[in-house]
Amino acid sequence: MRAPLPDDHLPLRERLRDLRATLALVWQASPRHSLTYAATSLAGSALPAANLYVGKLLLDEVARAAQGGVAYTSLLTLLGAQVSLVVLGSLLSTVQSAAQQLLGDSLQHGVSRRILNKAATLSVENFENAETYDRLQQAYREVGSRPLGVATQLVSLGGAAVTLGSVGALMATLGPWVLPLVVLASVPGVVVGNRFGVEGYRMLRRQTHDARVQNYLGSLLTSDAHVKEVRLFGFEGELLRRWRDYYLGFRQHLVALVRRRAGWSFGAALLSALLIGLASALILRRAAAGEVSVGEFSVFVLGIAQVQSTVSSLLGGGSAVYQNLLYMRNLFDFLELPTRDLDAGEVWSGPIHTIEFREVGFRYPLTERDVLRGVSFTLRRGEALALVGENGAGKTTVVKLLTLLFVPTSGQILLNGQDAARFSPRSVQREMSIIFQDFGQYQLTARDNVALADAAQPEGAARVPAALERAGADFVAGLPEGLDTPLGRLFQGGRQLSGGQWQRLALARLYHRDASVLIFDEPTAALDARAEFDTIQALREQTRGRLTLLISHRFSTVRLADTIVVLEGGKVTERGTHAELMARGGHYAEMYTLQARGYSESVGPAS
Ligand SMILES: Nc1ncnc2c1ncn2[C@@H]1O[C@H](COP(=O)(O)OP(=O)(O)OP(=O)(O)O)[C@@H](O)[C@H]1O
Repeated sequence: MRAPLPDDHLPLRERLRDLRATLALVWQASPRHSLTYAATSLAGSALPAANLYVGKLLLDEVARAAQGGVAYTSLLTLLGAQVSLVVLGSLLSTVQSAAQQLLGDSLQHGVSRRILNKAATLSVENFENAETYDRLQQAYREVGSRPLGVATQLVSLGGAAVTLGSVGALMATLGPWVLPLVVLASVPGVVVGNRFGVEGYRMLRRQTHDARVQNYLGSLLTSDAHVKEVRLFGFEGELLRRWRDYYLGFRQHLVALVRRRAGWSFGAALLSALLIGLASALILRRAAAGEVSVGEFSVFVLGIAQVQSTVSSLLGGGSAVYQNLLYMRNLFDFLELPTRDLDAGEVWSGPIHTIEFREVGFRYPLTERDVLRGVSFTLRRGEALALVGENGAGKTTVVKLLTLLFVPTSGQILLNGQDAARFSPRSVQREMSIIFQDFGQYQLTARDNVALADAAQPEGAARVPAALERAGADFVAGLPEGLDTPLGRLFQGGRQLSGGQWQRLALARLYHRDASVLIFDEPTAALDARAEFDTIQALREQTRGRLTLLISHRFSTVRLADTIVVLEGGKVTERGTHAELMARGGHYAEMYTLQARGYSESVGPAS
């Protein structure tokens, strides 16, 4: 998807700070290549003036030779100087482009590593925030070009200043008005170019939102995830129509912009031609008076193109640095995001025997509503506690808090009677294993999909078959390369699994970690009846000596729990065993009866 463009209204001081930070990034990526690149670029920038000067000397000597009295060797010496300059130019540009390539590579690696390091330390909360997520995506996408762009354009600016200074000094010898006129002639084109560059950029900015919607519509037509529904409901035409409507809107703006730019560019070219014409007329008048040599005239003619391109890169380079800095701000915004140190706090060691939620409340960042209020319950070793409630009641949020991925907004979570906030989340999480509702389908081998749960102990990979057996994932043995079969469609040779098979692998991942707390968030959602039965049996086995939290919409699973806690609108409304809750005749009993009726009633086909 096309990324949102950055805001272009930041104070100059902050831009300069970003510029320093960008150059620091470039320098740290490779001091040697940064230096080589800058030195060869600057040295190369003095060559045009040197070329012009030697060319002028050569032409003047040839003109004098026409009148006799000039030795051939003196012409050859000048030719030698000119050839040497050409060779030096090629050498400098070869070294420069090699240094740029290697610097770009080191920079891309260095910045990508920073981004990934940062992403690895961001809390889950950050990923649930669309703005942070956008920033991460954009920072990662722009990493290859922007920092190097700033550095190379800055060096080019220095180089352009050197070229303009040296070529200008040569042209100044032709008269005081020549250089100002030629410089002035370069300005209109560059000003018009820049103005429309900025307008084009603003136009893209205004269209960002619509362009993302358009891309999204396109992705619905091209992604494998949606093709089945799109074909069945047959809404390809509608999607295409909406996609094209966005295009036509963009096109209208583009046409208006291109027309205006064409008009202004032509005007600028006309003005520039007039000014050059004036400078030429003035110099020709001196030539007519015999005051200008052939060599000097060549400096004027060749110098015009040189000065024009240099002025244009000076002015254009400045705005390119500026624009790249706008993108760099996105990267810095991302790198400056506050992180939660998962290792901060006392290290938890040993098994967890009890987890107590005491009056826990929670509100998602940047939202206005508490999704949990005064939630209290206790989970004990050897016990399975089931959380039930309708969609959006807050069950998954309880899991995020219990696993210390999020911090409660109010209340306390106690582990073995001690405040969980004292302990480093990572050390506590080592005692927990989980299958999430939206569990990962890792496009790696079957073995990796399970062993990742205990990646800190590579020798533990030998336990993978046992975990697979416990999860009933015997289909793995039938895969072409068994445990080493790559899974998923993303890479060549990958085997795609069914939803239920992926879920069994996720269950195996849960079993693979030797944890004292097991959390099952909808563990049977994608499983067939047989698999669900096996899983519930295994779950009962597993829960012995452990703490088990179970979330499920299937009451056949829920009823097996020792305690059932009913959540409604973020509050606990009922708790007890299945029998107690049924006897109470409250919300649980109502939900249970509703589901049981669905199974027992014989509902015949509609006639
Ligand atoms: N990242 C988030 N930012 C803001 N609100 C959120 C976020 N995630 C969930 N919510 C809101 O919090 C409430 C509880 O969501 P939660 O996912 O905990 O419900 P749930 O009981 O697990 O639902 P389900 O049965 O559908 O999985 C919902 O109203 C949801 O809209």
